[in-house]
Amino acid sequence: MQESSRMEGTVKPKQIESVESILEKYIPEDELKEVKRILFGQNRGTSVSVQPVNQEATDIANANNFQVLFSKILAEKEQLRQPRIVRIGIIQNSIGAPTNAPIHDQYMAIQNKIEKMIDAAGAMGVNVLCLQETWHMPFAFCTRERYPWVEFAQPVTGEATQFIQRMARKYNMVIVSPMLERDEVHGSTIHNTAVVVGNNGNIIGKSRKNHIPRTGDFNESTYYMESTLGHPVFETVFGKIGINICYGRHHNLNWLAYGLNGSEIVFNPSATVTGLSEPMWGVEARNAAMTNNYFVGSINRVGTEHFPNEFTSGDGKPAHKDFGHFYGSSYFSSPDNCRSPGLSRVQDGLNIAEVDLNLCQQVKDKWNFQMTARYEMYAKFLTDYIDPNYQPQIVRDPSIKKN
Ligand SMILES: NC(=O)NCCC(=O)O
Repeated sequence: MQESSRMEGTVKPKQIESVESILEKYIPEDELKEVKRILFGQNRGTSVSVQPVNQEATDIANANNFQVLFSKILAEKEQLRQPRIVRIGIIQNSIGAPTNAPIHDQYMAIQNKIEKMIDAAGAMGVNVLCLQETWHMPFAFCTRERYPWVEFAQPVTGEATQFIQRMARKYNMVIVSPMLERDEVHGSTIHNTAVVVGNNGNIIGKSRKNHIPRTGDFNESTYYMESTLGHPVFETVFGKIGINICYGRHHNLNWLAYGLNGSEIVFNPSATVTGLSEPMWGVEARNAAMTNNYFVGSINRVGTEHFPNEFTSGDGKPAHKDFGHFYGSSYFSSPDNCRSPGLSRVQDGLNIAEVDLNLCQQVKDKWNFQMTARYEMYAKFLTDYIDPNYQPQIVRDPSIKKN
């Protein structure tokens, strides 16, 4: 019988560590190889496996209780181009202090743990790193309360970015910092933003969340509006980067636009919970990586966040004080349709993939999706469709009786 714990009258299943750990525990080795090939794909004929993590990063991780994974996804050698090897890192973290602690204490508790994780990334020679969605705060938007949560918002040049700039300089690392932004120039409005900090500690620019969820406890439209910044792709010394923030991963045209603007790596910093999206988590980003021929780093926060006041989901069910479990499982998808091992569902972690960016073009040349895409046909379709008088193109079987 499954182990479970009884909480407030409901039986909650024990959280499993990861799908991979269950497969590895129960499937015999020879069959496991085939299962992994089919489920996770292969890079140049072999499954993407975990590589050794160096001593320095291991020591930092052990001392601070987080996981580090490292894997490699490489490309074929070309005659005219040198390999473009880049180490990409993604970080998932739980909050560091209770949600009723003073705001700045909560912020510092998270910053302190992130600092150690970036130190480990630095020790592993990570070139490009992305943190989770609004990494510097609990994901309090479920409450629909304004205060104290909006006090976590900071200008792009605020304390969180200054910390990231210091770390970027220290490790010669490009760091993407998804944060709750207060735009002081435009009426002190709040935005769900990702700031891109260059390897010299310079702010290259910012991107904002294009699609705001209106589902379950994700009531973020109370706090901020959809981005009007388009689909910027940031050209850095370590490749071209786009950021598709969380719920944007359910929108194929969003992924497409980051691809058409030339992304080689798209990060999907997220906050999502078990009951809502877990079966989709391993599918959507991989599909985007395959069809748009870029690498995707999918990042989800981890743990359960409890809030002081009860809130409802507007579905007739009892009010509650937490969202449910943020299941972590951050991983990389590759343009050649394989994926990396994922981080734990229950622990903070740093996932690193060493990739050859040449793979993006090599897969484009193999599959020719860009050549066969028929963009003009779909541009016309969408133009027609958004006309209020649009008639859907349905050919009805005349033998179907009315009613
Ligand atoms: N943060 C956010 O957009 N969450 C929405 C939930 C989901 O898309 O799985």
